[in-house]
Amino acid sequence: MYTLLAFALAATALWILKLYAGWRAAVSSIQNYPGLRYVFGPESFMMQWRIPYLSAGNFSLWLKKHQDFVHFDSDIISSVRWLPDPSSMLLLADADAIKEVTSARTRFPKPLHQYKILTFYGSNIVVTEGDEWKRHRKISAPSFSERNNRLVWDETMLIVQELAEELWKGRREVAVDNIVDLTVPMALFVIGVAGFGKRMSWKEDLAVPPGYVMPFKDALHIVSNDLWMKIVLPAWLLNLGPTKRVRNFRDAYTDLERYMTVMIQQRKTAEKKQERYDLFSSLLDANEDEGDGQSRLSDSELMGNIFIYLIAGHETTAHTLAFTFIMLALYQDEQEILYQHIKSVVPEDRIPGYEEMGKLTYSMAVFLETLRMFPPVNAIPKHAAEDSVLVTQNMAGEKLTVPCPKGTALLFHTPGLHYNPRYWEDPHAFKPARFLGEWPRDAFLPFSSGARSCLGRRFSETEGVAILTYMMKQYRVEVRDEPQHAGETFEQRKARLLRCKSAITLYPVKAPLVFKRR
Ligand code: HEM
Repeated sequence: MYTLLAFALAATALWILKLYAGWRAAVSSIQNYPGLRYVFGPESFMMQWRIPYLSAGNFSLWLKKHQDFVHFDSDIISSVRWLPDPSSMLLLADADAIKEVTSARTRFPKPLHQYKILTFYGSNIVVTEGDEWKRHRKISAPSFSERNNRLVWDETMLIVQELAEELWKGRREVAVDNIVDLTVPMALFVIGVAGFGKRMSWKEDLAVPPGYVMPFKDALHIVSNDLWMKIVLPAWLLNLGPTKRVRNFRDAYTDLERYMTVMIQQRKTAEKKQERYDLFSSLLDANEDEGDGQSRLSDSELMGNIFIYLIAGHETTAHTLAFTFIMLALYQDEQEILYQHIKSVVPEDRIPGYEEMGKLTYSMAVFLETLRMFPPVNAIPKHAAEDSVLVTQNMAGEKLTVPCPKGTALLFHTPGLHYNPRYWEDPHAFKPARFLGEWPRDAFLPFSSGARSCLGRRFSETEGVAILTYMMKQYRVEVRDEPQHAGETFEQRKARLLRCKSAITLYPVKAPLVFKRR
């Protein structure tokens, strides 16, 4: 018994010694550059909150914004963790350093092991690097064309028009318990039609094709909502389906695969190709046009890519729109400026066309300012493939050099950059007008930057401007009055509406708003 105990103690001591040695090596690899020292680093999704010595807190990236950088007096700080293995990382809130990293893709590639969970129906552009990524990008990129942007605009307008004229018809006021309940279906319908080529409606869709369990709309909605199950639950448990929700997800996942397979087959065997500009159709066309059969994407890669557009583009846009409506409801003066601007561009009672998007500068400015203040993706990882040195500044503007040896993990700290007063005057204030003139483009990172930046940026900006323009022309948005919150100050109300959580992307927890017909 004693021997066993002694053995266990010795093994534990050895493990701690090994961890300690690893930790020392990690600290000295970055020459003890100032920063966070916790058992779990800020990249650990399982540890959301900052707990002294134990956890740097993944959510603290959002909560602290630029504060940690001020605390350690540098726009690049380090983080050294103990678990799951001792290693060092650099957190970047410096626009020039980030630009240097994003413009040297081979020196600072993506840490692919962190992305494997995003391979669902097949390999795709997000989870690949090097030549593999180039193959995916070459075939994917042409889908994000001007014709697709026009489709996004036209279809988005139809979606909001149907909402106003059919679902909300005749109502002077419409209250929503939580704004995401409105923006999530909006964005889903847009990606449904402009991404997958399937038009959806606010009305109930009861048509289930033979051989399927549910309509396409429901399959898309359930899969995008409950995708975490695919990551967290083992395959056997998913197949077993112990609860109704798990069974629904399992069926939705299988149905979506079947819908996509049939769409690919129909497109491949169609005698006459229809001119269509949704992402899926264009992806299939680009793939067929790829002369060299070897670089073509397989059917599963095609599905992997179209599905990743849904993952990358649905919640990000939906949550940004939710924050936009909240900010406009809180800041009525900004809403009035936006309304007057929209009226000056489109004075008549008509829906503006895509070619007018360029004139709707204030709608775009509101969308961009929301993305600055509430970047859906708080952390963008890279790693150093060779020894480097990064340059940054302290709060007084003095130059600092940061060692970045091969193997160091890097994290673009989006809130740190977006709230850095070096680039953004009065960064905590909601000031869309800052996006009207010259603005510091390198310090704006919601879509990442460089070769691996977001392919769907224009898609989501088009959707955002269209929705804001239509909705704000028709409605005034306000915070819903609730007796239990009577008497709260503006700051209390703002804090309540902007309470956020982060599950891959940042989202507001509960924001009840009301839309009042103008
Ligand atoms: C507000 C909306 C959006 C935000 C904030 C956003 C953000 C981002 C970010 C930060 C990345 C880089 C990810 C990384 O390096 O790990 C990215 C990549 C990507 N996004 Fe978006 N995105 C948005 C909308 C969309 C939409 C609507 C689509 C497609 C319909 C889309 C498709 C993609 C794709 C395909 C990539 C991978 C590009 C590559 O690796 O070459 N995104 N996005």
